[in-house]
Formats: sequence, structure tokens, C-alpha cells
Amino acid sequence: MASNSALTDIPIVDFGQFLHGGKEEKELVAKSVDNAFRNVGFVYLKGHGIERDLVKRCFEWSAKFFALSPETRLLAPHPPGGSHHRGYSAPGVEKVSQHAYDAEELKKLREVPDYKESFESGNVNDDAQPNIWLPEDKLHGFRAFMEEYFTVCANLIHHILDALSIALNVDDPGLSPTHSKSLFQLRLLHYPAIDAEQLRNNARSRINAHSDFGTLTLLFQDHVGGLEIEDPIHPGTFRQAAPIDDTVLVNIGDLMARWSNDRYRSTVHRVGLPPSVPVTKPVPGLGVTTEGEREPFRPDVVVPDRYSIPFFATADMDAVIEALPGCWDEQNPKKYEPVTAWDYVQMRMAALYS
Ligand SMILES: O=C(O)CCC(=O)C(=O)O
Ligand SMILES: [Fe+2]
Repeated sequence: MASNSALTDIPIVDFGQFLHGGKEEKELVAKSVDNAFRNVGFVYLKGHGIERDLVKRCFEWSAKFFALSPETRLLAPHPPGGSHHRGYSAPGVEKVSQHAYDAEELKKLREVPDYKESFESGNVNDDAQPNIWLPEDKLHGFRAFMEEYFTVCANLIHHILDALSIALNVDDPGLSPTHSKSLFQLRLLHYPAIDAEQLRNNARSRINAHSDFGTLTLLFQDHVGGLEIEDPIHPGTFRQAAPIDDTVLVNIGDLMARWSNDRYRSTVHRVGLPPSVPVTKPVPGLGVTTEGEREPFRPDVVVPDRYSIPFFATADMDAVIEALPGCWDEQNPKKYEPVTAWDYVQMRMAALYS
């Protein structure tokens, strides 16, 4: 079920065995996912139940959105500040930070802006952060599709929470009710084509090293590559997290690491220069494949556009985040004070845009 050739490789787990299996299969999958989150913080799930065609269509919509003129994209502007995280952010606006809350530190971090643009949407019932859409006639069908895709991804999150509940001995009904409002975030990311040289010399980054700050993240990536995760055994060294057909990459965020009393790793990751480039120019929207030849980068080469689709989950804002059962005992006591999800998220979001 889990294939790991080395401890720090990201395992591939067949989640179909959880979705469709009996008690025993579910327990086995739960154990594999638990192991992956303990050792690496990331897991590739295959058999996750999200149709390949739906993922492909999401990439197509994303490509269509980012192909609109800048003026049109800005008809759905991300509001200034970090508390209302919806709508379109132009390249260079957001710089992710790794636990840097200090204003000076954040200013310095922004000197190498992430060369990316994004569109964020969330739950239609999220009154605190209403969605910000383009006028319908600018991209007819975009909103309806994103609302559907949100629901499908949210369902998968709840199934993964069910698996974690088994692994961590959380009594029925498990962790899913702590995410009952599904106040999640669907993000379309576009990294424009860039000279390899710029990424190599760190003149620009695609996305700077960071950890996610919610509970769980789903990540769909196209076939350009360049996603890297920090090796938990050798901090400071990064390993490729290559795209794998028909899988979704799932990772632990900081809130879940804390909730699990650090049983689970919230692994630092970034997007940089891929080790090789597809020989044929990637077609936006056909991004969920690793098929086809690749060649090593030449120094003068342009790294193609990259599209990715993260889906960030977090707990209900009033959920109290305190060491879960199965994550502490007398030998391994609780490390953190209880905190509400709301207080935690506000602290992190403020750092993004302040
Ligand atoms: O583009 C990617 O593959 C990574 C995106 C990411 O890590 C994020 O948005 O938090
Ligand atoms: Fe991330």
C-alpha cells in the first residue's frame, strides 16, 4: 500500500481502500497516512475519488482566468490586508513567510518577491470572508465550476480527517465535526514563465520556503515540476516532490502539527527551478501528467509557466486546538497551551500582508 524506498521519500497511499474498504482496510490506510504524516508530513494519495477530468477542467479554468487581461483580472481584486483572503492577487503582492511576524523581517523578505499570481475562493457560506468573483460575463461558468470544485475537495478533506481520527483514536464522530463549517480556501496559482537563471540565482522565487498554517492542504500540480520539500532528516536540504499522475499531494499544516502535539510534521516546502523541463511545451489544463520526455535545463532556458491548485483546510474558528488523544501521554506530555483556531489563523494571516 505504501511505497517508500527511503524514510524521507513521500509515500504513495491508495486512498480508494479507505473510501471503499471495510474496517480492516480503513485501519491499514489510516496507519499508512499516519506514518507518512509522522515521517515526512506529506503523502501522495491515489484513488482519492476526485475525477481526473474534473481536475483537468479546474486547470483549464485556471489557465483561462490567468489569460484574461490584467484589467479584467483586477475586477475581482484581493482586498488589501490579510483578513479577507479572497479574489485576485497580482504578481509580487504576497510573500509567504516562515514564522516571521516582525515588521522589519517581513519587509526584508519582500525584497525577493514571489513571482506568482493567485485567485482565492472559499466556502459560499463563509460570511466572514465572502467570495470575490469577476462579473459573470467576463468568464462565464468560472464561478459555478469553482463552487463545485470546492465542495468536492472539502469532501475529500473530511474523509482524510476520518482516517486521522482512526489513527489517533479520536472517539466517534471523530475530527470531521471540528471542521463542520468547512471554512476552507481554494487557490488557483499561476507562476509566469521565468528565466532559469533568475530562479537559480535567487533573484526571484516562485514561492519562498514556508509551511502551510491550517490543518491539511491538498495540492494539485501540473507537470512542470519544481515543488520541493525540506528533508526532515537533513534540514536545509530540499527534495523534489514531483508530480505523479492521478494523485493528490496532501500535507500537514502548522495548526495540525500543534494539534497533534508534533506527532505530525508541518514540512517546509517551496517552488523553485525544476530539475528538468518537459521537451514539449506544457499545455495549460493538461497539467496532471508526468508523461513525455524531459531534458535537463540549459542555462539560457526559460522555465515554463507553472499552474498549481492548493486547497487549504482549517478547523472551525471556535475549535479549541489542544493535544489530540493518541498524541500525548505521561512520557510525552502536552507541549502547547490550548488556542482557538481563530486566534491562530489571525496571527498568521496578518504576517502575510502587513
Ligand atoms: O505551487 C505549489 O506547488 C505550492 C503552493 C504552496 O505551497 C502554497 O500555496 O502554499
Ligand atoms: Fe504551501
